[in-house]
Amino acid sequence: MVSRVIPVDPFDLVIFGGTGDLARRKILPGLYHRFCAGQMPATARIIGAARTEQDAAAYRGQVAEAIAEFLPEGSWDAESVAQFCERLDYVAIDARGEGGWKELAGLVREGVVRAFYLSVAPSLFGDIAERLHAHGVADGESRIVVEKPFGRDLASARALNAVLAAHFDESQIYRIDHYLGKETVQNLMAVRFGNILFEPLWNAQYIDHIQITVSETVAVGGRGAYYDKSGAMRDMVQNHLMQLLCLIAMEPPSKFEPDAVRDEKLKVIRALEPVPPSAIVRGQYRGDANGPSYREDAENPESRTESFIAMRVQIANWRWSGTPIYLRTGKRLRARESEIAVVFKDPPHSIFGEQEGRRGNVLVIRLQPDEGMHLRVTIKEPGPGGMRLMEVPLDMSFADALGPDEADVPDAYERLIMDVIRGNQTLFMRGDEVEAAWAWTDPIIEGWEERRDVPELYDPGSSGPEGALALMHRDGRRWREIK
Ligand SMILES: NC(=O)C1=CN([C@@H]2O[C@H](COP(=O)(O)OP(=O)(O)OC[C@H]3O[C@@H](n4cnc5c(N)ncnc54)[C@H](OP(=O)(O)O)[C@@H]3O)[C@@H](O)[C@H]2O)C=CC1
Ligand SMILES: O=C1O[C@H](COP(=O)(O)O)[C@@H](O)[C@H](O)[C@H]1O
Repeated sequence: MVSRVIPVDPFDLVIFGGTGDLARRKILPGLYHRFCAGQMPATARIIGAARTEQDAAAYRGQVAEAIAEFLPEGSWDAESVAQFCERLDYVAIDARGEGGWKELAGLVREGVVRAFYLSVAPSLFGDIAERLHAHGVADGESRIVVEKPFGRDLASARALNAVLAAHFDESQIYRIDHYLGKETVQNLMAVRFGNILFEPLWNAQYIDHIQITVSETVAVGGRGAYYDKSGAMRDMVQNHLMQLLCLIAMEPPSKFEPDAVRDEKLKVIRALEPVPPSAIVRGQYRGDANGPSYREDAENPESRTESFIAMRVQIANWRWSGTPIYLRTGKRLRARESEIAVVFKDPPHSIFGEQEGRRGNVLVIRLQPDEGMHLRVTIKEPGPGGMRLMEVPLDMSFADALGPDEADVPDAYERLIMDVIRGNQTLFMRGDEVEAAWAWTDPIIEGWEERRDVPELYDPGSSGPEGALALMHRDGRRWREIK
């Protein structure tokens, strides 16, 4: 099967923070990938901007090095990297100063899509937004892309929204949540709303519960200073897991259009019930022979920040009343695995009696690794042994079903940047969505702070603290195994 690559319109993409970690690791290698795929028109240009004084040639050298460092060997070649780098320019700009803006204004062109990617600390958003307008670099058609974290609570998110809104219309603002760019996450919508099969069963009458797991093997080492002020709740749940929850639980939008989709997601967030402390388990990893403990990584011997969280969430609406959604995410766990498991109820009556081998239907949407879906169904065990039941998976791995080329899906960042150029905001968070997510998150975190809640320790390489298993056990359910 051959991928259809539709070139986007000519563009000038300015990356503020174009020398930083995110730009080097994700944004620029991703753009190179799109260039190789033929999606970038011949006249498209990328302009790096940061304080470091250097010329365009030095920047091109840096970007070529980043591509070689961060893309797997065999997925790039020197000739195409050199061709890609011809598209690059660089301007030295301090977001808080006045130098360099005139030069930037001279570089960006009329008549092409102008996009400004703010891959810098959020404290610089206001300075950059203001100067883009003051120096005539941006106009009413330009697009601005902002990164997470979008605030650390409702008040700071509101302040960031206000800073951006002072200079840009909401239709120009693209708030990135890279989970929305993952192929299987979008497939979730295709499966739910492109098939008649699942939607009639997609409610509390037929679904016992849903599990959303984002399990990581990495520690927080190297990012300890940031992470210790954030924790799993702010770093992962408020944004990525929340987005997954919205897509799995939302009502069918009337169209696959930005506001139609985002309106439905917003309704889910607003319907989330407050979560009592008894429905939350927080954990911190211990140290072992393979690495330091969380507190050592965070360089904070007294830290009460969670590197793991599990929680039971309820949505107060007709579709989901009585169906809990369990969220779980953490660092230094047994495996890197992200999946959504929709666990269906048993049939109302078993004509086979209580047979061994009969288990409920489960639809697993696997985000990473090995993107795909599988549905666990009950069948008759083959052979003459009478009517004995067994469980089998109906598997669809993208790699098997679509062939290796199709399964080599674009990285989330590549896809999202191309959507910015296309002017499609469907996979970006709207300001009110982000605020609603913080409004739900804030009281939970405030409760921990008031109670001086201390996370439970867990072994690295495990599936998290014992308390997380107990949370499920008390509800008569089990987590799916992290393998
Ligand atoms: N790294 C990652 O994986 C992720 C990062 N993010 C977010 O993306 C943003 C960037 O992160 P990251 O790349 O890791 O950060 P880095 O610290 O690696 O890079 C920061 C960049 O901003 C530039 N910069 C700093 N101050 C100024 C200034 N006053 N004016 C102009 N440019 C400036 C730096 O260059 P110079 O010093 O030359 O000015 C550098 O290019 C942050 O908000 C982060 O939270 C979000 C998700 C993942
Ligand atoms: O935003 C973040 O995401 C990563 C996990 O992303 P993935 O695409 O590798 O699943 C997480 O490690 C990081 O702490 C967080 O800031």
